[in-house]
Amino acid sequence: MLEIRGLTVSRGAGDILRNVDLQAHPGKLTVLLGPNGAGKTTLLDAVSGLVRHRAGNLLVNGTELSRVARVGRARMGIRHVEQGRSVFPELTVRENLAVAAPERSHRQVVELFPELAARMDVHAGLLSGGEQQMLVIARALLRTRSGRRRTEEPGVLLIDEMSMGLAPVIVARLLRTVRALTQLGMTLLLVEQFAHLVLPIADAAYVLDRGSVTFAGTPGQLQANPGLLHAAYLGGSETPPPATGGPGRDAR
Ligand SMILES: Nc1ncnc2c1ncn2[C@@H]1O[C@H](COP(=O)(O)OP(=O)(O)OP(=O)(O)O)[C@@H](O)[C@H]1O
Repeated sequence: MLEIRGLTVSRGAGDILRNVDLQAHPGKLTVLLGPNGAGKTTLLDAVSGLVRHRAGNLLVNGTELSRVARVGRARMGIRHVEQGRSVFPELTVRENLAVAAPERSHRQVVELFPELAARMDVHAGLLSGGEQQMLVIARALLRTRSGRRRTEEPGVLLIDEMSMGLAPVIVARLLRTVRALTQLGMTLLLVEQFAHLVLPIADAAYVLDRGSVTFAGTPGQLQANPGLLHAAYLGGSETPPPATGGPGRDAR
């Protein structure tokens, strides 16, 4: 379980996150929504150790992370799919997976993304955007299950805007696998702008606005409240969110 208590992160002059509380449970999909600049990426970065927090507690299965360096957090099973799809374009899919985990079989992740099975010897740079995102998630999963981990628990997977630049139909495909990962007992914390696709399959939802949590509850509660849902996209005004598609995404 991931537990965040009173998290405050400062960068430059001001607080990017202020007194944020959030819980993400094993076997559950927790979604974090919020307008641009709300601090969603910063929150994931704080959990994986990319940025330091100024105050508050970050706990995974009761272990305080403050004194654990990034590599130690990864060994505890905390994996972070960062924004933007970074694959090695000149390497094949197989080689990209091998770089992530040379000693491990790729069978399990390829079962999760059968599309990759037929593309194992294709250069990653030639994959579609959706396939590249599958590869990025697959690599993170391989590392999550690394034999060098300190525990055998399924781990925490943080995914930041995996839908960036993808068509809704591809996002829905990726979300099916993300949902399936909860059945393996993983703790999933997902930053996502396609609220209409992710809320129906999520177990818990948070909205972050200007560094503070403005909603914590069930996806149903959020969906039933157009004002709150709108704030999850734009932060504060009265126009409803788009009924279909994400905000300003290009299909690919
Ligand atoms: N390295 C940095 N130094 C100073 N300020 C930063 C830094 N990185 C991000 N910020 C600021 O922190 C705030 C939160 O940024 P963050 O990327 O966490 O938001 P976000 O909710 O993920 O937004 P987006 O949806 O646009 O990715 C923004 O105002 C951003 O300008």
